[in-house]
Amino acid sequence: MAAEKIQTNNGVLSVPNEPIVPFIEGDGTGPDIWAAASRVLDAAVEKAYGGERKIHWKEILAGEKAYNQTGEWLPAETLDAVREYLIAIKGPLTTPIGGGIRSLNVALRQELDLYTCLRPVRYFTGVPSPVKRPEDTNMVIFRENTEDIYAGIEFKEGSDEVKKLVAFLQDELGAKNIRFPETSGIGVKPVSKEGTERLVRSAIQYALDEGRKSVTLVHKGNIMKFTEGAFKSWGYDLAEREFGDKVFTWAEYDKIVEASGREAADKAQSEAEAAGKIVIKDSIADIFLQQILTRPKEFDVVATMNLNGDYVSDALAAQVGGIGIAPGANINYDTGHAIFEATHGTAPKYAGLDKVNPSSVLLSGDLLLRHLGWVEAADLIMSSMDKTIESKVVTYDFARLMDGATEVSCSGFADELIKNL
Ligand SMILES: NC(=O)C1=CN([C@@H]2O[C@H](COP(=O)(O)OP(=O)(O)OC[C@H]3O[C@@H](n4cnc5c(N)ncnc54)[C@H](OP(=O)(O)O)[C@@H]3O)[C@@H](O)[C@H]2O)C=CC1
Ligand SMILES: O=C(O)CCC(=O)C(=O)O
Ligand SMILES: [Mg+2]
Repeated sequence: MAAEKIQTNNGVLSVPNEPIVPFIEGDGTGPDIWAAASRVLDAAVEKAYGGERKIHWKEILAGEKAYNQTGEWLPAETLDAVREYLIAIKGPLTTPIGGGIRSLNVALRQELDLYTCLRPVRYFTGVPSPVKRPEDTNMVIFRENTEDIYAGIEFKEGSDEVKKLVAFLQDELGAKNIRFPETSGIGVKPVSKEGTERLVRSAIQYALDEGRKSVTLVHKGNIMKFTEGAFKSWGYDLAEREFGDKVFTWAEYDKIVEASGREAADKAQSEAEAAGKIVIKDSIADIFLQQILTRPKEFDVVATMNLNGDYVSDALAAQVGGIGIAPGANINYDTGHAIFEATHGTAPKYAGLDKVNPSSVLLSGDLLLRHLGWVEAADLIMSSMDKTIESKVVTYDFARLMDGATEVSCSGFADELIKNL
């Protein structure tokens, strides 16, 4: 059978038995983790389908490898390939701090309009964790992926752009009470109704499809009223308008409190929950970061803006054993385009040492397989992860926190996973 493209028909993926899936190897530890993870993915597909199905990996370039080979960090052919083949997977790409190129990871999300960054956070039994009951953390982050201060609209201290912006803010927009020393750099934070609605819609739809109990809108809307505050209001409005009979929102709860008191509102929420409705609630970002540690069971699907989502992703990953085991996917649910990638970065100090944990990129591959509907292969990976971790054969990140563990290399961990498939 020949390798074929994945296509989409009226929003439904059409996946051949031998799909072509582009991959970006990534910088730093990228080559190590991709080599290990792709071997496990191939072995799981082979075992699940006995040779009937097979992924044809097609390398596309980005980052240092692209620059060395083509003189460009993100060649147009790479973007075209993802447009053409729909689904891709990538390793991490380096972004220099304080200067140099802007993030290629962010550029990929923006260029392909991959507006949802989906990051599931779940615990594998036996993984060392800094919290007492890591199994209580089971959340899925929906991070808006194209807007916010993270989009990169920034102007450097001392530049003409900053001088013009400050003059505009002071003279035309009345921003008189704020310090603007000459040394100010300025960033701009766009958050739109459309951007919020498509992200929140995807989070609620996911919660419905996956039988989740709640969606929490995480924001700092008390301080940033027209960006983060608007995110909250637009999110509630969308939930009530598009999912009215399937959800119960805290905005509705507040209205019932006003009309009939708290007892009536509590009763309405209990009845909605008993009827299987999804509760749409919100939390201010600072207290949210405390409560995911102290009351993790109260949170399920989490929808938030780009920067909050970035911070929350790494914080939640720590609760279930760290960034070595944190997968993700960047998805446009309207066009069907998706790039799967780990939450972590290039971990440069470990580059080329065959040392780090390949699980984040492997579990991103697990998400990819589920996205294709290849659930049997994905389930094999999950059971092998459980078995391997239970046997305490792990990479350095877990071994340093586990009593009686056998530390193996990145590739050694892949060997062990393949053995346990
Ligand atoms: N999507 C992407 O491509 C991303 C790219 N980046 C980029 O990566 C670069 C480095 O960023 P940095 O802030 O250091 O964050 P990293 O996530 O790369 O690494 C931070 C630390 O996390 C741990 N870690 C990372 N990956 C693994 C793994 N696979 N297994 C086990 N532990 C792991 C290591 O901890 P320890 O030291 O404790 O062993 C490592 O030192 C930057 O250029 C950044 O911009 C960052 C995030 C995402
Ligand atoms: O693009 C980068 O370098 C960092 C991205 C990041 O931290 C993330 O998406 O979680
Ligand atoms: Mg991050």
